Amino acid sequence: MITLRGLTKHYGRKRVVDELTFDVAPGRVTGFLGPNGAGKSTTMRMVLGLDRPTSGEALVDGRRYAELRHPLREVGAVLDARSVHPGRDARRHLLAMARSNGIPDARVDEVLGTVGLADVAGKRAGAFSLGMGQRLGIAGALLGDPGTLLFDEPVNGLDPDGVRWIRQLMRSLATEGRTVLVSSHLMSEMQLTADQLVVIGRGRLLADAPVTEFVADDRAVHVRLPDPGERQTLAHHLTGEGLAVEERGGGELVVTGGTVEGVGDLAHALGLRLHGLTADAVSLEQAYLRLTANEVEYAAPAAGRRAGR
Ligand SMILES: Nc1ncnc2c1ncn2[C@@H]1O[C@H](COP(=O)(O)OP(=O)(O)OP(=O)(O)O)[C@@H](O)[C@H]1O
Repeated sequence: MITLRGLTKHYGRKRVVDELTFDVAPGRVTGFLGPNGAGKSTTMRMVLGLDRPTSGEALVDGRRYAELRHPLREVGAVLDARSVHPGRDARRHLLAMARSNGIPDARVDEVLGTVGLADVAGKRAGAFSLGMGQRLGIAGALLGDPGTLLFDEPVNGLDPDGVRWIRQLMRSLATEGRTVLVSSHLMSEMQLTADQLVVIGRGRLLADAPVTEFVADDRAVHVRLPDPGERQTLAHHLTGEGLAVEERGGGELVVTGGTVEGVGDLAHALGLRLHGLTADAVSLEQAYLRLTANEVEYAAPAAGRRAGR
């Protein structure tokens, strides 16, 4: 379990992480999403004790990273797959990590097998492809059999096989009951991997919800009523319930903030005649773009987004 409470980081006068409070629960994959520069890596670095919070705290199983007795056995992370010494072979790299953390040597061959590098364990890491380097980074993260794992943009630059392998690995780590936090700036990727989504923009929390709810909340409902008077009645009641209603041509109302079931039940209760009731197929990508539209640090001018806030 990862717990963030009011986590804040300033670099000079810039507030890069801003009062983040959320939990990352075990047994599921939590996607950590945000545009480039949103503060995802900085947040992960603070969880791992690599950066010191300006205020607030980041805890793993209730303790700060610095207080963990055997950090590698409690938290594993892949922040930058290229951080391996290029002259060392994969096995020696992992053996050095294991020995300095009181992990038995035998575990090295186990994790090399898990990540599919057993056959190239004697090769210099510097000669590894990006995908092999990523696997080696993951082997290091798994070495101490930790209950909590953090991956920063793990599929960047990988081929489709590598991407699929990483997805399956994350899912199986979560199924084993571990806490898995994975960052990405791509919703399309998280859609296929994550159960829960935490979205940040400019260091602030924008959403923390199960993937399913994330879409449901953002879907517009289209309802068509042939009778103008009945249309007004329904619009009046929906607005009264706090939903946004927009009138379109063809006798259609577009309702946001509600569900097909809710709008249908209300119309039924009011005895109104409907000619159509559908929900928009808003993709998670659209929901995400809408949520972060004002939070992009380096937006293209053509996108028409606000430059500052
Ligand atoms: N050591 C540092 N000194 C000053 N500014 C920094 C430092 N590290 C990060 N930043 C700034 O903090 C902001 C957040 O960076 P961070 O790398 O955490 O974002 P991110 O969400 O991980 O982005 P990306 O998806 O591009 O990796 C950026 O504006 C970045 O330039």
